[in-house]
Amino acid sequence: MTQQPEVAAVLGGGSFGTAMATILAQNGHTVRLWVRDPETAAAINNDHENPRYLPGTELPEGVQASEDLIECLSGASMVFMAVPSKAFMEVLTQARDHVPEGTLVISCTKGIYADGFLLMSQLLVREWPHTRVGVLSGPNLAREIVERKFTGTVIASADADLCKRIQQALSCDYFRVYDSPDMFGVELGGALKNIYAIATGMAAAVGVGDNTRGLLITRSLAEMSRFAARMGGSPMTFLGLAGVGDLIVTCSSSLSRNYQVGYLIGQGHTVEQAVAQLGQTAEGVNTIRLVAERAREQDIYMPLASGLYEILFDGKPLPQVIARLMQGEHNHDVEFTMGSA
Ligand SMILES: NC(=O)C1=CN([C@@H]2O[C@H](COP(=O)(O)OP(=O)(O)OC[C@H]3O[C@@H](n4cnc5c(N)ncnc54)[C@H](O)[C@@H]3O)[C@@H](O)[C@H]2O)C=CC1
Ligand SMILES: O=C(CO)COP(=O)(O)O
Repeated sequence: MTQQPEVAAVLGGGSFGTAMATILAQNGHTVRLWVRDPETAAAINNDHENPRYLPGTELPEGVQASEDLIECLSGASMVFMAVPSKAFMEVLTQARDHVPEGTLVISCTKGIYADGFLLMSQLLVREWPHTRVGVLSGPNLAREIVERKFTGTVIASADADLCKRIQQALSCDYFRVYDSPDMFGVELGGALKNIYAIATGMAAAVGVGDNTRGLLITRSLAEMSRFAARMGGSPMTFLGLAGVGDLIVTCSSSLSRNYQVGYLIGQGHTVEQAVAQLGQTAEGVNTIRLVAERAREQDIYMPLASGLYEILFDGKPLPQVIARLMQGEHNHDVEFTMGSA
């Protein structure tokens, strides 16, 4: 797609921020990638590599990195937020005075902010009400994007012009961008699927069969949809790329960091050991805690999230939780067709 070149700031020089910066630069836009340390900035600018997060991948020369947040934001018409959810609020506070009115701000972060149980777009709307907010989510493993594997994503916002500009800015021969007006549903799907990627990683580590994987992924979708409906969202959005699409890829790929954390826990590591060994972001650990607590408070039936909470945070043995899940009360397959949701 051709269009006017944009000036884009990408905040967060981990794997996903680097992948977004790569597409934007390849598409001819001016890109400034904000990283935290000068060594990473130098490696990206001089060696065209992000050695910690995407080693071995050559980045386009157009990806210019800096540890200076204000310099990165200067003149930017669009800002992509790609820091982990635990850092999101801090970065919003740091950057607040340097993002002019009307800037497009797109959250790529798939997590939940604990204080108030807010999605990142809800934080953005609250903290930066002068900006135009959207969410990018879908089955988007960063490593595969930089390897130019065919990928689809969703830009979600009620602001149709924003969606169009982001489609134009990011689309290319290997990256296809669909739009959705349901920002809440798209973002919730991206956050929730991380829970179930931990579950399937764990299941893989203990050697379950393919039938079991099919069971687990499908019941994960049922549980996510039930939660979304109770949060006031539309479970229909979960039929799209940011729901089923991302659930399938994250629950089946050993490239997923959430899957990897689950795998390590399934092998007998504690959650702390698994996170330390990973050394990258696995949002699902925190999301399990927040979602299981919310489900308990609001009496939402979420046996998988609750079982994971017990394994990760209460030290319950995995076989005990699996046995309870298999012996639970008999239930409907697709509950939305039963009028019970
Ligand atoms: N990696 C992937 O394939 C995808 C990741 N995402 C989402 O993108 C978000 C970021 O994930 P990744 O890039 O994968 O993480 P990562 O672990 O690869 O990198 C995290 C980056 O954030 C930076 N960071 C951490 N704390 C910070 C702070 N307080 N201030 C400034 N920068 C800080 C780190 O220095 C690092 O550059 C997550 O919410 C993740 O769910 C979304 C789609 C795909
Ligand atoms: O969100 C992702 C793919 O769409 C990346 O998943 P992980 O954070 O588990 O690596």
